[in-house]
Amino acid sequence: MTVQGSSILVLGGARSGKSRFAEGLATGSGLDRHYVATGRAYDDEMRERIAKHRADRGEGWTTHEEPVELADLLRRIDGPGRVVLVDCLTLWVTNLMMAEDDVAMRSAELVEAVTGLSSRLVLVSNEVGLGIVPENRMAREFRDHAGRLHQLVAQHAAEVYFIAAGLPLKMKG
Ligand SMILES: Nc1nc2c(ncn2[C@@H]2O[C@H](COP(=O)(O)OP(=O)(O)OP(=O)(O)O)[C@@H](O)[C@H]2O)c(=O)[nH]1
Repeated sequence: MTVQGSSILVLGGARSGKSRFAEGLATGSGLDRHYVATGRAYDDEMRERIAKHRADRGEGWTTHEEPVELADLLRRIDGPGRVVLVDCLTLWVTNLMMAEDDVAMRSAELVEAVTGLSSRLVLVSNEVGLGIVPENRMAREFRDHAGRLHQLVAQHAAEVYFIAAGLPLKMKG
C-alpha cells in the first residue's frame, strides 16, 4: 500500500463490491479509520442500506456524514496516522447538483484539499459513463461531471482501481 498522505481512487459500478474493497484497503492499513458518508437517508430503503453498511463495517470506525461540504470536512478531520474512506463521490456530485452548486469549482476545491492532507485517503466512486447516452439532460450532465471529477482525482491519486464483480483491476500505481 502507498505512503501516508496519498490518495487511492476506487471506481466501480453499482453493487460491484467497491465499498468492500475500499474498506479492506482502509482496514489493512492499520491506521485509525474514519468513514465519510456523502449519502443521505432520504427514505426507508436508504435507511435500511445504511444500517446494513454500518453493520458490515463493524467496530473500529469513526463515521462522519457530510453531503456537501466535503473538502472542509476532510481538512477538519485530517491528521497523521489516519485513513479516511469517502463513500462516495458520485453521491456528492448528485447532492451538489440538487443544491444547484458549481460542481466544477467544488471538484477543483476537493482536489486541492486532497493534495494537502496528511491522512491517507480512499475515495470511492461509481463509474457511470459506460452505458448508452442518457435521454435526460440532467443525467447527461451528471455523467459528464462524474467523468471529469474522476479524471482529476485519478491524476493526483497514487493508486486507482476499477472493481467489477467484486474483482479489482489496478489501473494506476
Ligand atoms: N449517511 C450514511 N450513509 C452511509 C453510511 N454507510 C454507508 N452509507 C452510504 O451508502 C452508500 C452505498 O450504498 P449502496 O448503494 O448500498 O452501495 P453500492 O455503492 O451500490 O455498492 P458497492 O459497489 O457494493 O459498494 C455510500 O455511498 C454511503 O454514502 C452511514 O453510516 N451513513
